Amino acid sequence: SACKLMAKQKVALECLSYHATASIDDTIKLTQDTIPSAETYNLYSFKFIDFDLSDDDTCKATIRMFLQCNLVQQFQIPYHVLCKWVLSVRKNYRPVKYHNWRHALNVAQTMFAMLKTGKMERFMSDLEILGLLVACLCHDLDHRGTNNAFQTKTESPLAILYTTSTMEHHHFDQCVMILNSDGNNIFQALSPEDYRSVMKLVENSILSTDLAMYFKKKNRFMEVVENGEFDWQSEEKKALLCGILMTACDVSAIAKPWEVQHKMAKLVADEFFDQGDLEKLQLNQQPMAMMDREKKDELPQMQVEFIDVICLPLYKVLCDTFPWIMPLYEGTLENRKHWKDLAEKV
Ligand SMILES: CCCOc1ccc(S(=O)(=O)N2CCN(C)CC2)cc1-c1nc(CC)cc(=O)[nH]1
Ligand SMILES: [Zn+2]
Repeated sequence: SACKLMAKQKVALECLSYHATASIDDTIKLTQDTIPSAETYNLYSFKFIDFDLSDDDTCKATIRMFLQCNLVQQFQIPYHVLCKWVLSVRKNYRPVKYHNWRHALNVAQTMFAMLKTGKMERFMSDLEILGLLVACLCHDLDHRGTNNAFQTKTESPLAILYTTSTMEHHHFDQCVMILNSDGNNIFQALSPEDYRSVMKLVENSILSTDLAMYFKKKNRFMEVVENGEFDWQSEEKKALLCGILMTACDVSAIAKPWEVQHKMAKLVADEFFDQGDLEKLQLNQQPMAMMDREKKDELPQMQVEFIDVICLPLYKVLCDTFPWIMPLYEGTLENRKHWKDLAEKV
């Protein structure tokens, strides 16, 4: 019967999420580990680098960010639940070249630095800070190294489920699946009202990392700034600000010290080229230039365009209102020079 089928599906889903979440052993180990200071991990800096962190360190750095924001105390998050949740989030990132767990950590650390060093926390409630860190850590969950267009072209199950912002809807789905898995609900002590509003903020923030939505959001943000409507506390404006901050963090590799940006851009390119190979082999289609490894010489010029079209306007409009995040604008400008030099050399 239908309800028997539903029950079977529910059991299957629970079994799946059991395997998808962290093991008891890993959780116990992390719960017993000492968590180094924020300074040890350089978490307050816009020049944070994850390369020399072990996988264990990446989890401890994440926990340190929650502790520094006093979120464990404020929202009565049982410590072992936080540990299990962090491990489950890490477990649900695939080992793709760029959109992996370390990208999520870097995005969350930039958000942490923007809130603390960038003084953005003064515009945010504690619940919004919790939601933003969770959204950053979960924003690319289960990424397959291919973009929305590829899901549509290959008629992947995800594209059938979601026709717009396909991957972003899936990332949010994965975030909810982890929270609903046994022992992973870091929001368990929240009031129903707080739970509803933090989940709404996490959903809006994850969905706003779809770069296709970026231009609309940026223009609306500029309008708000130009009209001097600075009451960032209204629901619509707060969602707009969080969305802009998410994109600013998502592309923040562009502002890192040159050696770091150059190495991360290579990871982005390698992931794009892998998709280009799939499009040639699986779809017998000519990929777009940025995904065609035959056109890798055009990469520096593409980075200059990425900086001019997306990154600089975004950081400029943010710095005009929030001057303390100027390091992101300056870092991007510095890297533009390096990419321009490489583009002229070819
Ligand atoms: C490094 C390999 C080339 O990388 C790029 C090439 C072109 C453009 S683009 O702005 O022209 N544009 C973006 C919107 N697409 C729909 C059309 C193409 C962006 C990047 C890029 N993206 C990211 C974000 C994942 C990080 C990064 O470092 N570089
Ligand atoms: Zn991302």
